[in-house]
Amino acid sequence: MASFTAAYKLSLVCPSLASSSPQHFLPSLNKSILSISPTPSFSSISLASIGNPRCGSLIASAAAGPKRLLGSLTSTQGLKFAVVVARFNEIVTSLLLEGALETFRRYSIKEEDITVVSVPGSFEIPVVAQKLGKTGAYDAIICIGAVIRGDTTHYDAVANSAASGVLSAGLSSGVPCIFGVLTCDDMDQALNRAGGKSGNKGAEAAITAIEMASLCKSII
Ligand SMILES: Nc1c(NC[C@H](O)[C@H](O)[C@H](O)CO)[nH]c(=O)[nH]c1=O
Ligand SMILES: CC(=O)[C@@H](O)COP(=O)(O)O
Repeated sequence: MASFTAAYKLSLVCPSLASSSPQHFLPSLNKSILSISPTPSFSSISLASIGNPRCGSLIASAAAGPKRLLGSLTSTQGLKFAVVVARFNEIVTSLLLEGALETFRRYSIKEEDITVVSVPGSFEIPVVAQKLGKTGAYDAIICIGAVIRGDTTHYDAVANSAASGVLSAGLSSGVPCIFGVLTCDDMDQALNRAGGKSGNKGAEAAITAIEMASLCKSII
């Protein structure tokens, strides 16, 4: 309800902004976004609108409480992304990659602003993600892999290393590194999450990457 009220106020004062960013200003009304990505529960004026001279007065009147920051999913122009994708279990990771690229297309990210880097397995993702992050050329990096349990404890080593490594790549580079590595008990679970009945985690990772890229670009 709070989000609806704020969105309504925004639509009154700055209709163009309200209608151009429905997933931010009317989050509870946009089922497609809600279904694939956790949407922040607070209603907020996005960073894009804070920087928008057309809506300067609105910010003062609509933002009664603390200033809230939220990355934009619509002001994507100029954002640059890298995708590091593991070839191990490629039947799965290629579907995750396709989900991510398709999502970038839907959110108007240009092909020339996307770099895809292939690595042997999920264990190799973090070092490459960190290197890419440190170049300063990317606003976010998506890490895609599929770790599927075998007979030994190898699974735990690879899965845990990938998770902590991706986290550490983001922290050390200062560039959001998004964890799009599946950790599954079997191939069925993995395929269900790579475009099957549980969605496509690559697509979700792309949406997270866009939001984080937008948010972090604006925090200086
Ligand atoms: N078993 C899986 C691996 N294993 C390979 C490692 O990631 C790594 O390439 C190797 O240990 C050499 O350093 N990788 C996955 O992505 N998924 C697996 O299920
Ligand atoms: C998750 C893995 O690395 C997997 O391929 C290893 O299988 P296993 O534990 O049977 O050697």
